Amino acid sequence: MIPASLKALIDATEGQRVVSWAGRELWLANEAWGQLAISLQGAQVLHYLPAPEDTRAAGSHPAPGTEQGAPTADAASVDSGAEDPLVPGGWLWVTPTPQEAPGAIRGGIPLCWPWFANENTADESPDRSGPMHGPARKAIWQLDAVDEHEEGIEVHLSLPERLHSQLHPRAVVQANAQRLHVELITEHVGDTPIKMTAALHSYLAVDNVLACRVEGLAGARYLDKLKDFAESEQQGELGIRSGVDRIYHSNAEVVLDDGQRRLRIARQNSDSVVVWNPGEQPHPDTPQLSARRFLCVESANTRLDPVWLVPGAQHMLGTTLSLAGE
Ligand SMILES: O=P(O)(O)OC[C@H]1O[C@H](O)[C@H](O)[C@@H](O)[C@@H]1O
Repeated sequence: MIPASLKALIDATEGQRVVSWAGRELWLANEAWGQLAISLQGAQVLHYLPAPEDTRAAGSHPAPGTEQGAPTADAASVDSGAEDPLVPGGWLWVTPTPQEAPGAIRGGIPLCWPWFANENTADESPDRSGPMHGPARKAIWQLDAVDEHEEGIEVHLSLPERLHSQLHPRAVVQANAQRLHVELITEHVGDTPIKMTAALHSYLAVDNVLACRVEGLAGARYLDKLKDFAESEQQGELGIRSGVDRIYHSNAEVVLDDGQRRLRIARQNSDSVVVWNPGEQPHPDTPQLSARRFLCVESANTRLDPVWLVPGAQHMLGTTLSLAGE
């Protein structure tokens, strides 16, 4: 589910190009393997849609407005209140009403760095009052390289600006007709050990969040942020029936089933899975109905599994999305 204006830009792309959308520069690809959109603000993947097999074989680009393998929801019914309605398309969700730049874009896969939420042990400000989820999601990243392979693409991004005196991030995005893989790599270039947290805050598009099931977390311990971080154990599989904000202590692969699609979410070097949807309290940049169309399932390092980085070391936090059963 992405805004119609963004979908139109991607569908009208042949090959790769840079465009302007919602006051940000986006790098777009529309190729035989599928579609990918990355905002240079935040190095944030906003869209991924693998091409269906018939168009893949022909090496063709989808015609503008053509739907590829997305849920069958009726576009007109999705968010009739918004001027820029959400339309089905792709595995990720993006708000139809993003904040003005340089506000963070709600949607896609924001990079929370070098801390998750307000777990800001790596914040260098005297009172550790840095922004929620760290400064990287608002910063302008640069595109360092786009490597094309026969079966897909690999995009490398880095931060020209120093956001931390000792830690330096870069991002790698790989996409092909089967999967989307994102890596957030942190290099320690200083001389004192630092404790950091981070997240790949994936907003996954779903048909109706209140009918979703997340498989793979049965028996896992979790902190419930809606109950002042009370600790519990997940009984059976997780069904979403209202707003949710939990940090699960688990390294298991999970499957998000929304009744239309079963998405496998694998994580690398992450022992925290954050599951979040605002329920009846959506944010000002998210119309109520639109908020029903995503569930965040985040590959994270949180207070449950913070990363201690020593000088010279590097840490890679990753996530891989693919269809379960393929
Ligand atoms: O509104 P944001 O700063 O993007 O944060 C959105 C959400 O991110 C995470 O999932 C946290 O667990 C939530 O507590 C938070 O509300």
